[in-house]
Amino acid sequence: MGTVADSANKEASGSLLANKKVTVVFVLGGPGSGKGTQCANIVQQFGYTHLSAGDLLRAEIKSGSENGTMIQNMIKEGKIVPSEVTIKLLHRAMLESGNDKFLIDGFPRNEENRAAFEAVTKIEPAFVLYFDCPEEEMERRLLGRNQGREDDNIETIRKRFKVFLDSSLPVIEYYNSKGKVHKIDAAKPVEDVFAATKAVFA
Ligand SMILES: Nc1ncnc2c1ncn2[C@@H]1O[C@H](COP(=O)(O)OP(=O)(O)O)[C@@H](O)[C@H]1O
Ligand SMILES: Nc1ccn([C@@H]2O[C@H](COP(=O)(O)OP(=O)(O)O)[C@@H](O)[C@H]2O)c(=O)n1
Ligand SMILES: [Mg+2]
Repeated sequence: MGTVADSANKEASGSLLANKKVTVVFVLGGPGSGKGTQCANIVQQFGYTHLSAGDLLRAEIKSGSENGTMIQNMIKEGKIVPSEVTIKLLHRAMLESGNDKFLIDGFPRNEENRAAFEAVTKIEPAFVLYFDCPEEEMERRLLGRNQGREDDNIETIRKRFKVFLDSSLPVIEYYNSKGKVHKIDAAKPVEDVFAATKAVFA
């Protein structure tokens, strides 16, 4: 880690993506707002590759990586894993996909995520989808999600809501100030949310 060769490799792979004219859409919204659900729908109709930062982090825990315990502890506490780790996973998944259109779900979740992704990949998102949903509805959905997730308990959910308000909303505001945010009412039924989402891509 940190050798000249490593940083040269990083540069090379970073420009590989940059040179490819990659399209990135960030899919943001609070925990339980329906990011994953809608991404699955978009992928089917618009040929994007869906990359969920949370799914990649959970896969990294399962793989027995040296960062696994740290990631697991942070997810349990609803905290945001250092960008270095998450960006490495995203970057690798982008290169491995062979695609040039990505829905990046649940990332960037804070200012550090945002700035580091831009610095490493040199990629600016084409636009940002923001699934806006009241907390009480998100809480209901998370408690009923039934995916066996260690962070879908009321104590961690409250922490995740606070992290969303304190750290993630400012990122959405940043992109909003650049005119890049499409805000979608995510409190409606899945089909209605998808109709509104589709309209953004069409
Ligand atoms: N529009 C919706 N109305 C009701 N339930 C929804 C809706 N969208 C998603 N869900 C459900 O809510 C839970 C959280 O959705 P998910 O897509 O995993 O959200 P996120 O990735 O934003 O946390 C899942 O159980 C999903 O089936
Ligand atoms: N960019 C990210 C995304 C997720 N995560 C971690 O992964 C957890 C679950 O993220 P997720 O996107 O799968 O959760 P949902 O919003 O889909 O419910 C977060 O609460 C963070 O602990 C992170 O650290 N950094
Ligand atoms: Mg999700």
